[in-house]
Amino acid sequence: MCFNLKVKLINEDALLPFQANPGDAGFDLFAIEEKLIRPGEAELISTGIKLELPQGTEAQVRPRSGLALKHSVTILNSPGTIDEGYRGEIKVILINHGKEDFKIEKQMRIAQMVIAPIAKVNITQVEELSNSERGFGGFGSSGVK
Ligand SMILES: O=c1ccn([C@H]2C[C@H](O)[C@@H](COP(=O)(O)OP(=O)(O)OP(=O)(O)O)O2)c(=O)[nH]1
Ligand SMILES: [Mg+2]
Repeated sequence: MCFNLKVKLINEDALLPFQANPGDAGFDLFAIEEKLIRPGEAELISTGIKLELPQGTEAQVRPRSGLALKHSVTILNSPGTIDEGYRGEIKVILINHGKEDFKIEKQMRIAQMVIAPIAKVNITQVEELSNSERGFGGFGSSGVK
C-alpha cells in the first residue's frame, strides 16, 4: 500500500512530517511554538502544517513513547483523528502527567502521525444481533493469565 500525502507548510518554522527510518509507521510532527505545559495541564500545540489526505484514509496523531517515558508527556485525546476532508492546521493536545513543568520548544518533535485506510461503513438499525462465541463477556471476562 502506498499513498501520496500532500502537505502545506503555513508557518516559516513549519517542517514536513519526518520519518526517522525508512518504513517507520509514524511521521513525527513538529511544534512551531514555544509553550510551557504545567503538571496536570494540557496545551494545544500548533504544527504549522495542513494536509490533503488521500481519499479513503485518516491520519492518527499518536504520542511519542520517549516523551511519555522520560517526561510523562502524552496526547490527551490519543489517538487524535484527522479526517480526510479536514483542511485546517494540524494541532496536538499534549498533557503533562509529570511533576515538573515541560517546555515545548520550536521544532521539537511532539507527536507522530500514522496514515491509515478507513472502511466505508453504512449503518443499519436492527432489532436482533447474531450470536457469537464471546457473547456479552468483556472487561476482563477472559481472566488475567
Ligand atoms: O488531535 C487532533 C484531533 C483533531 N484535529 C482536527 C482534525 C480533525 O478532522 C478535526 C476534528 O477532530 P475531532 O473529530 O476529533 O473533533 P470533534 O470534537 O469531534 O470536532 P468536530 O465537531 O469538528 O468534528 O480536528 C487535530 O488537528 N488534532
Ligand atoms: Mg468530530
